[in-house]
Amino acid sequence: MPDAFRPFVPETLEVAEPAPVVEGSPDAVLVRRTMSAIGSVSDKVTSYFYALLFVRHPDLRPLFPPAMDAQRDRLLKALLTAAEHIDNTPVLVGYLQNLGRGHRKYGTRPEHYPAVGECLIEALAKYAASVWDKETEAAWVRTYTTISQVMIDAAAVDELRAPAWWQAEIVSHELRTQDIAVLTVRPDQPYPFLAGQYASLETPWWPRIWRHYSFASAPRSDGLLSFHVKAVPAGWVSNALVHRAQPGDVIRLGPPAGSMTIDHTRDSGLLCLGGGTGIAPIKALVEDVAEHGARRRMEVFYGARTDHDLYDIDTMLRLKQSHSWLEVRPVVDKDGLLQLPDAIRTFGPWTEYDAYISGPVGMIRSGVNALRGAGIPKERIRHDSVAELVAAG
Ligand SMILES: NC(=O)C1=CN([C@@H]2O[C@H](COP(=O)(O)OP(=O)(O)OC[C@H]3O[C@@H](n4cnc5c(N)ncnc54)[C@H](O)[C@@H]3O)[C@@H](O)[C@H]2O)C=CC1
Repeated sequence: MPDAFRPFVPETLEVAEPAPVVEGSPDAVLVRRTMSAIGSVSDKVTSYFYALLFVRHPDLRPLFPPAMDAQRDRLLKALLTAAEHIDNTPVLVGYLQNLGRGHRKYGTRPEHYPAVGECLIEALAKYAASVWDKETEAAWVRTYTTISQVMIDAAAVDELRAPAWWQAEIVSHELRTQDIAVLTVRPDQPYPFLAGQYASLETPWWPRIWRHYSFASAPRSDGLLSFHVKAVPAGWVSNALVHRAQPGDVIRLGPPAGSMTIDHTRDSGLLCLGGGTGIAPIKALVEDVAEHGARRRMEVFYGARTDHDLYDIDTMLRLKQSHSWLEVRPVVDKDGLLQLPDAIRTFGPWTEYDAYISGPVGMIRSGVNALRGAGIPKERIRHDSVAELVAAG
């Protein structure tokens, strides 16, 4: 469909904005009633679920990180979010297929799913006792069976065409500021992806802890991949990548994911907002447009707290010099009075543009508001899932 933006299927369902479904199938109603009942004790459900799982199935313990506190409830949260959206089939199927493919890198096998389902349902029965009955249990069994089957099938299809993970050797490590590094890695086998996507990444120093990083370049003929990493407080993986990693170290990569990609069948202008290291996928998108040879108007707003934090401005200005269709506007915060999304209001009109936003979660949220205020409809604004970014810390 050349003239329409392909429907945006988020990689992760937005927990903050559940589908506005009040009614639904009988199973969905029972599932949602359970979810409301556990609302205030969800931490207890999580602890009990993992305790059951690891006591009954100790062989599953090595699939999870040694320290479970940081992301212990990611699996459970994903399952519960999926269950809550069980009636929203098109979005749910895309989400679950991605989840199933993404779980291959943890070593998840089809036979693990019943074990997880049994502990999930037992934990729910305990903490939603006030609303739990035979029908509710049957609804959860059906819902979980549907969810797990989509994940298992997607993993099986993926197994035929791609490895569960890739090893990648760091070939260059460049410290751009005290806490931002640009890393280039060489995967051990071809790594197909699209500009604007991201990968999950595991370092040798924090086994089984995976974090998402956007590719900072479009696919290259030499097969190398690059990432921009900022060391954030208490960020184990990011600190290791910035302050410890060196050329020669080997990391692991999960499969590419994300739908912040360009539809090259369209010819509308592209408005891009990149905040901090969020400029990385925007740079990849610029390279992607350059390679496709189409002279689409592209306007990049690159935001940072200070001049010094515009760590990739030289690259962006070089790209601007080489491409007449590209405009790059650095936006430095003015004592908190002007932030990146505000800057687009001075320019425009933007109604005919497709928009891309990448950066801190607060910036994505206010960026979406600013873009919608500038007349760009929601379905033409792309960004990675806020829920996923929050989970990634
Ligand atoms: N695909 C994506 O969406 C990507 C997201 N990121 C995320 O981007 C973030 C980058 O962090 P830093 O470099 O420390 O960014 P930062 O905190 O230095 O902020 C960068 C820019 O965003 C603006 N900003 C920050 N919070 C805002 C808010 N609440 N409302 C409006 N504008 C706001 C700032 O004014 C600044 O211009 C990380 O959290 C990283 O996870 C990084 C790469 C890709």
